[in-house]
Amino acid sequence: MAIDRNLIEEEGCLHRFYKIVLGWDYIRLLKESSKQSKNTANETDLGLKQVKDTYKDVDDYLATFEPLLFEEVKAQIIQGKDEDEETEWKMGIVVQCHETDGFHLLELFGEEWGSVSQNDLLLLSKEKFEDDKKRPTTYAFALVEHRLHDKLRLRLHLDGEIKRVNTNEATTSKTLLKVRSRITEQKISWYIMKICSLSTIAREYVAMRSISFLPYKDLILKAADSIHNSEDQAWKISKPLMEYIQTNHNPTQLEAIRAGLSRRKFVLIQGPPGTGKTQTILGLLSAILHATPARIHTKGKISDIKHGPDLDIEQKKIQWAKASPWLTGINPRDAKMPKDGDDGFFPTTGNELKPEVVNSSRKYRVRVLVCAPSNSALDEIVLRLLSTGIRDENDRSYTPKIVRIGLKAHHSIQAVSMDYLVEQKLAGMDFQTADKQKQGGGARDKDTIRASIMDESAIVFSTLSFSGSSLFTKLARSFDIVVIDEAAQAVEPATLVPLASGCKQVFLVGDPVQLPATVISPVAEKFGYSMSLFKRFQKAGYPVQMLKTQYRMHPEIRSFPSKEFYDGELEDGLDVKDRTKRVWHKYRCFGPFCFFDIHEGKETQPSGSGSWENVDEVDFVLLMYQKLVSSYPELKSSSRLAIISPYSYQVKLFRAKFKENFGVDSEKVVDINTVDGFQGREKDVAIFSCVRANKERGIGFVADYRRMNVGITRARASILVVGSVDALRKDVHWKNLITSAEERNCLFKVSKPYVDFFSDKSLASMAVEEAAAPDRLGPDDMDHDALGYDLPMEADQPLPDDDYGDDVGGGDDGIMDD
Ligand SMILES: Nc1ncnc2c1ncn2[C@@H]1O[C@H](COP(=O)(O)OP(=O)(O)OP(=O)(O)O)[C@@H](O)[C@H]1O
Repeated sequence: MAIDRNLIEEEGCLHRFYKIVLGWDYIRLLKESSKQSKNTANETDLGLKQVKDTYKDVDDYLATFEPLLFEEVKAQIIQGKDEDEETEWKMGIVVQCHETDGFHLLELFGEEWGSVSQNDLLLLSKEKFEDDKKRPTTYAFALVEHRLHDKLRLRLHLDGEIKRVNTNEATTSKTLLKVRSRITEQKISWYIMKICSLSTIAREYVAMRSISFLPYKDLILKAADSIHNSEDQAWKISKPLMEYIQTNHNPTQLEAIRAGLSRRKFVLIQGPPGTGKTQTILGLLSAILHATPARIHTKGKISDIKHGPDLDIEQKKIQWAKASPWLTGINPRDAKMPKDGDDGFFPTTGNELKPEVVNSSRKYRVRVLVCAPSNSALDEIVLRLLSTGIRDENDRSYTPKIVRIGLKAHHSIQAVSMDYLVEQKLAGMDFQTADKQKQGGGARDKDTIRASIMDESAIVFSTLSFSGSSLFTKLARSFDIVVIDEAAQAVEPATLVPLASGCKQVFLVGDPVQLPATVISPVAEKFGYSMSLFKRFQKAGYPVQMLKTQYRMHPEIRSFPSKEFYDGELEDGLDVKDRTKRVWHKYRCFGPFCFFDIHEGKETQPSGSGSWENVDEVDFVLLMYQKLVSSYPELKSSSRLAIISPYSYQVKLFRAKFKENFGVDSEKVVDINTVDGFQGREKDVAIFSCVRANKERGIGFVADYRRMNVGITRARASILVVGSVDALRKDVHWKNLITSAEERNCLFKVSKPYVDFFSDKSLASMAVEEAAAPDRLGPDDMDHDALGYDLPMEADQPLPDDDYGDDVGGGDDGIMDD
């Protein structure tokens, strides 16, 4: 049952959100954040509670999540200040102000607003905040409700400050009172400064508050499903489709798809690295889009479904034309329309797949929303769907009608992005406009067009955050099924955003043993706010379908993470070992799995940063890189070789030293990035620099086993870990990794000068007796004199797995370390 989304209620909870945030004192927040690490008494004051596995009722749930979410808002405000090194003040003049529902609504006139946009949080002040001047006294937060060329509509809350959200007590604030006394005066000028955007977190707040209206509220609170579906509620798929799914999915993938067809309300699928999560999602989409109830109930009896007659192609065309009149005549893709009709949006180039041919018996067509926490994760699935398609009930491959909503769509999937489709529809309309004008019809606005594109799409793709935008709330009918990829990388309120409009079934796909969502507030983090809904359910004992066959890593790479993190349950796909065997494996020091103990290495912390560097590791790694690429030039490619480190400062140092040593930018020839920026990606060879090297202090967030898991599972053929045994073995997981390397004779203690380690003599001593079958170079083909680097060489083309700008969740900077 789709719930009736109560807009008034939504507005009501947004008002509460803004009353709290807009009443805060900016200077107080800054002061508190600087002493927060010592101030545990404050945490009790704020009524913060640890995130639990299950909740007694909605009040219990909200009392836990609401204060933590507000802590995260505070952290975003503080971070906004840190990021904006050059604070840009703009000036505006009040042209109108009135009070309603406890808010002041203000219209500010100005010449230029810079990057200010809707839902931004601004600081409005009588004086500019300047370090050397005396402390400002008349300022308040303001929310941008609307931005026009020369005007801003702002919302302020000047009634008092709610410091403790669990008590709702507002205290009088002199600063707010001062603003209040001046704000209604017209023609008075104010300074404004952008702090941060509140779009995403406000949507998460609304979603969190909406839990009491969700049909599966109890399931979410208790992390348990009290209703067990019977056979009669299960859905079935046609024989040809079932045969396709059975032959193209391994047993654990198949089990996950079957769990989906059982109509269990929440289905959790855990996908360890390289186990075919995306493939399973596509299999699931084929199944759920073409499933029908195994039985239907009529007047108390259960009977089989009756199918209508199949339509011939002409009748189908008539139906398509009725459903999508804009597709006729003027659509540029018409020239490409296959003979048997076009039922969907599909890329105009590079797509040999046919669109869907809808069978008249398909009465149970469901609408699916697929979400991911970041644009890049979302585009991965869209791209896969566009390139491989899904299957219909007759096992025909086709591209369903889809739309990708939101910002920053990767260029390769532009053809299904909302903006492009709107343009297409508008172009189509121009042709019909004359007709319409004659009949007195007017042009439809873009929102209506967007809504109709969404209504017509079988699958809508959106980031979690965007699924809370007004585009979704205006939809005529909600989605039947919501699939969330990378669900373990989202905080719980973010996961609730696409569920807030109600749906019948939810799939959470992810891996809680890989990195979680980035939570900025150290306090919220401490209280467990980064725990995903997926992880909470798993901890509470909710059934999880785990994919167990991996197709990425050489078995020597797979063995340790499998034992350490997945109870030894990971298996290798049929030919993985052969596919990941490489010619450089003939030297023990080039993999598949190695640990290099840089025992003389020193860690340093650049002043003013929370990040760490280790120049000795950089020197060793660059020598190793040089040896590898001069011997195996095919590795001189950012698509094949990666240098990974947990610390952003180490990443910067690698890039700088690379340029210094080789005279070229690293970008095109090697992918250097943080572990966090690498989640979900893979390379032939990954060199992992751990950085920490001390006997006394800890190893900071290198000790996070999820970061370790991601770091050591990015490579297909060789993972070369570089670190300090003495420092790392204080942590139990690292100790186990070092022991595992020792037992497998692939732990190397490396002393200075590092160049000796790669001398001919030394390499010869590391030659493996039974060499891997060379696929390119013979045993003596290695260019022993080629240590001189011969860049620049042909730069590789940008690759599909290049980072393309969406940094959500990626890129740790080590600031929260320790
Ligand atoms: N059942 C299968 N049989 C053979 N190959 C498979 C199967 N399932 C997945 N693969 C292959 O395994 C590789 C990884 O699959 P996919 O990209 O779907 O995994 P993923 O889990 O999404 O990856 P990641 O860990 O990067 O998120 C792909 O090359 C895919 O073709």
